[in-house]
Amino acid sequence: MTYQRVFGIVLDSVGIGEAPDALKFGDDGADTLGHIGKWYQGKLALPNLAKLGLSNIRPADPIQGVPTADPAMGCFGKMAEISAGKDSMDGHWEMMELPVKKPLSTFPNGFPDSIIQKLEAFSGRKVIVNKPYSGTEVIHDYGEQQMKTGDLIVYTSGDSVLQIAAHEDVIPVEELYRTCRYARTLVNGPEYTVGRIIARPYVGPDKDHFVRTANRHDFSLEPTGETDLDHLKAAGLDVIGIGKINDIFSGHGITEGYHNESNMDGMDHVDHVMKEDFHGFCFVNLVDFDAMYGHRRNPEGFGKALMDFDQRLGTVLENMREDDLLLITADHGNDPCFRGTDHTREVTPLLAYSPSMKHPGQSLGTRGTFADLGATIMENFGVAGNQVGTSFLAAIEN
Ligand SMILES: O=P(O)(O)O[C@H]1O[C@H](CO)[C@@H](O)[C@H]1O
Ligand SMILES: [Mn+2]
Ligand SMILES: [Mn+2]
Repeated sequence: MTYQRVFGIVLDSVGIGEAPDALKFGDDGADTLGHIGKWYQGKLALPNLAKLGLSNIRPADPIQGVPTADPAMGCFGKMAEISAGKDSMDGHWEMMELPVKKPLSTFPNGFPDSIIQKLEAFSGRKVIVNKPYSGTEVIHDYGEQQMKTGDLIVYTSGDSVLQIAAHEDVIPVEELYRTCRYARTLVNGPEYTVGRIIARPYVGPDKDHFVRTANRHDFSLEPTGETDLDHLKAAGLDVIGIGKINDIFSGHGITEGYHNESNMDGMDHVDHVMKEDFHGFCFVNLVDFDAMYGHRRNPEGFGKALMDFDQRLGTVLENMREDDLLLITADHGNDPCFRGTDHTREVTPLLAYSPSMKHPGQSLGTRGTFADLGATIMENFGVAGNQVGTSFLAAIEN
């Protein structure tokens, strides 16, 4: 038998230990879940993830506070990434069997004059900052200046991103989006290929009270080929995107999309979609872990967000139908106890559960690529995918 509905939930940036190639990224020793567990000193309560087998993924070094389950209710494993980068786009595209082989452009010294001059000419505004910065710090340090001058705050990170922060009262959101769409056209290759242009609107009276709004919008590079989502859609299946999935794939291969205001809003969408009689794949991204806690190096907030998710996971488990399959994973790490403010190259957790799974409690091992997730989904639906990954459907069959 096969599964009628597959739910894939990506806990954005929830890595589970350094990747085999972490050293190449300067990320050896990174361990998002492990370090949050340590920080909480046994008080990280994740009962639902625990019973699916979260700590069974690393029985010799379980996540503190998360007991190994005996037996686990789900199948469990971890996945290593083959893409050149460690950002959301690489991670999600690879899951859908389109790994990013060529590194995208990064700008540790800021964007070249040629790009900045065109942005200034198009927008009629001056560009300030133009270097790697934390997004919350950049509005703290330059937001008041922007309120006076109307300049564009352009910044980047270790990822292939061009981000533009703008106070909503000074530069209207629509104007910011227009400027971002123009910036997108400047970096689609071949000279510079940037993964994402990100609009970062914020509000507030002064630097101690600025907050970023849910009007964040990512303008991604169009997928450079077909992904498994395209194949599923072409085969007539439903492909539902929740959260920034739609942005990450520029809408390609998606039949129905929901924008999330927060993780909890995302889980509301999951609850809603679970009541629908669809046939296909529901792909969910929960970004708060990454944007609000990982990049902010806030282990307390990160742990709290994990516990909040775990509660909502309880409802999902209760509502699952016999022929539903749930897959939980992540797109990269973002260890809140690690140096810097960038993502960390980590292996990601892989949990699979269905009420009708024949042989729960098995290890799925360490998968050589995130693409094994897509390959499994494709085999389940009997649709030919990109054939980059190796399906583990046989191990989780119903
Ligand atoms: O510091 P903020 O603006 O949150 O940006 C972070 O978020 C970007 C996209 O996820 C990352 O590349 C990192 O720069
Ligand atoms: Mn991400
Ligand atoms: Mn991020």
